[in-house]
Amino acid sequence: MSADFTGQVALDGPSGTGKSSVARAVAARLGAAYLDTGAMYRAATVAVLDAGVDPEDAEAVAAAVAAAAVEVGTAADTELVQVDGVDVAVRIRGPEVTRAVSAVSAVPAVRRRLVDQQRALVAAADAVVVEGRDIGTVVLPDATLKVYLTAAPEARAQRRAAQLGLTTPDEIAELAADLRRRDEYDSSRADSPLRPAEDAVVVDSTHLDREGVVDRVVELALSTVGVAR
Ligand SMILES: Nc1ncnc2c1ncn2[C@@H]1O[C@H](COP(=O)(O)OP(=O)(O)O)[C@@H](O)[C@H]1O
Ligand SMILES: Nc1ccn([C@H]2C[C@H](O)[C@@H](COP(=O)(O)OP(=O)(O)O)O2)c(=O)n1
Repeated sequence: MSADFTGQVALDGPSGTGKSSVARAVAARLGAAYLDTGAMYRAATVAVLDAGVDPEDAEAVAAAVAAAAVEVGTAADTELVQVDGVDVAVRIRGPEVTRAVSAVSAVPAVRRRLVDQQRALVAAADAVVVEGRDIGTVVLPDATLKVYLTAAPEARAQRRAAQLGLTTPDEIAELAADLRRRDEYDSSRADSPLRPAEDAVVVDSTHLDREGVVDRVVELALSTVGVAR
């Protein structure tokens, strides 16, 4: 049975490749915990915006995040995201947070704080699926399985547009431009840039449906059962 998996699945990749939906479903299939590290950077961004701080002012950003309690849940079937005890699960997906999150997540002090928290949450679970940008490269370099999810930029923009209910060509073009801007920002930052770990399995989801990707990652995870690392 799939509940035999123990260890960590690191799932990284750019926006709109299907990380969140795939990671949640894989965690459910494996009976594992689930950690959305992007939700933590988004919650930290809420703290920055609420403190009235410019997201490009690294020092002020670090201070605002240090002063806030960011909390996320690790259950695959519920979403708990709080800042100072307030539920921000809906707000973190809004455009204001999406615009500012790359700048906030580029600040090294913010990353150190959240990475410490991520490692503590992972250590508390026998089996866990963790999704983000630097899980295989920085957060969990010894993860049991590392998967790097990719997809063609057009497919990613279409998926995100459908998810947000955007339909006009202008809206879709704006969204595609935002994805490109965030890819560029996340891949070129000095601290923990987005890139595949050397030992990651690259899965291209352009021509796979969500279930196809989930099947592939579950199969890879189960192939590690009983294999010493
Ligand atoms: N393989 C796939 N094919 C088509 N749509 C997908 C696929 N994987 C995920 N999606 C859909 O694309 C959207 C973005 O997926 P999401 O998991 O939020 O991506 P990410 O976390 O990488 O940004 C969601 O609406 C999701 O249901
Ligand atoms: N481990 C991580 C996870 C996310 N980030 C940053 C980079 C991303 O632009 C933002 C938001 O991540 P999130 O996974 O929520 O973004 P998408 O849902 O893919 O659009 O956070 C990061 O720097 N490191």
